[in-house]
This record gives sequence, C-alpha cells and structure tokens, in this order.
Amino acid sequence: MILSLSGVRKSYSSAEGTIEILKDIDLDVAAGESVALTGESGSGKSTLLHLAGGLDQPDAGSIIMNGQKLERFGERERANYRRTEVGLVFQHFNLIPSLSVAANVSFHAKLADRYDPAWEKRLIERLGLEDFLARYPEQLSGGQQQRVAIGRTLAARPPLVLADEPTGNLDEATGDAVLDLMLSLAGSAGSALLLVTHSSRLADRLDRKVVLRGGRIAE
Ligand SMILES: Nc1ncnc2c1ncn2[C@@H]1O[C@H](COP(=O)(O)OP(=O)(O)OP(=O)(O)O)[C@@H](O)[C@H]1O
Repeated sequence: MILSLSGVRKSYSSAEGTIEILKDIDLDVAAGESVALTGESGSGKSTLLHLAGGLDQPDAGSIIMNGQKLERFGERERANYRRTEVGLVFQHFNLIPSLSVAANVSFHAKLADRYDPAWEKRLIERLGLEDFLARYPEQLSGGQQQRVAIGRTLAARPPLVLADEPTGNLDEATGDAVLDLMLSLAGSAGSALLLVTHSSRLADRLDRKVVLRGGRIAE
C-alpha cells in the first residue's frame, strides 16, 4: 500500500462545541491506484485529504505513507513529506502568480529534487501548454490554469496525488478532458490518486470509489 489510514479520528471545536468529523477511518490506497472519495457536503472529504497530505494532524489513529508513519514526523520531516511524497491539486489552482507557466510547471519538481526535463517536456505537450509557457497564470483561462496545476504536480512524480474537486469549477466537457489527462498522466508518472469529487460520473472513471458517511468509509 502506498497510503494506509487506520482508526483515524478528527474533531473540530466550534461555538456549538466539539464536532467529530472523522470517527474511525480505515482506507488503503495501493501504489498507482486511482480512488474516488465521495460523500455529502460536510462529510469530511477535504479534512481527510488534508490529513493524508500532512497539512493537518489526526487526533488519533495512524497514517502510513510509503512505509512512513506520519504521526512520528516533526515539523521538518512533515515539510519534506509535503515536498516529495504528495502532490496536491485543488479546485483553486494555487499557481504562483509571479512565475511564468514554464516556471510554475518546474517549481515542485525542482523543490523535490526530481526535475526531469524530458518528462516535463512530455507533460507540457500532453497538456497542450506549449504555446503558453511564457504567459503568467492570470493570462490563462480556468481550464488552462488547471492544466498547469496538474503539470506542476505531476512534474515532480509524487507517489501520491491528492486532488480536491480538481475539475469543480470547469465546464463539464473541459472538466472531463482535464480529468482524463490527469488519470492518464498520473498512470505514466506511476502516481496513485485519491480524488474528491461530487460527481459519480467522474468517480466511475477511476479504479475504485469509496463513500465517506457518518465519519466512516461506508463502502
Ligand atoms: N478548521 C476547521 N475548524 C472547524 N470546523 C471545520 C474546519 N475545517 C472543516 N470544518 C468542518 O468540518 C466539516 C467537514 O468539512 P470538510 O471540508 O472536510 O467537508 P467536505 O466533505 O470536504 O465538504 P464539501 O463537499 O462541502 O467540500 C464541516 O462541517 C466543516 O464546517
């Protein structure tokens, strides 16, 4: 398994008291596998993704990624984990506005020390970004920005890609095309994919679908 969550719990405090969002999460993702994470709004999908991405920590339970226990990490190891082991693709693209498309695509690969010009060239061609390399993110459409975000993540060939509704603000046809590209390129990169989506149509295109309900993985 590339990612294994067992007995993971997470609560948040609010004005009304403590709310338990994740009660007992067991979830395995195999190397190279694509898994759709679905569930009602507020069921905790983004929370789960943040935990797997080392952006937040569980109250209890264990998260093992590529043989390493996340709960054992200190701050520095956690930062290193985020840099080298996982790639994040969110609905809002989080591109770096002051960098060109070309520099955005290389950014994480260089940080992770996995810069591979031949792989990056292939990604740029497959994503149809050749003509935009000198532009800045604000000069691109939403679909183009999302393709840059996917290129940036996959350029670093992370063992696991965590995607939170990556095509959520694209029209259906563009979203489908971007998702297909992401699946195919994640396959070429050897990256596993855990993807949050509200769309069962998109979920059906992945290897497996799981549902988060009542703080647990229901199927
Ligand atoms: N930092 C936080 N502090 C307090 N409550 C939070 C925090 N983050 C999330 N929550 C609450 O946790 C619950 C789960 O949120 P989360 O974003 O994980 O759900 P989700 O399934 O991704 O929802 P959606 O499909 O609407 O994006 C929500 O009720 C939310 O309000």
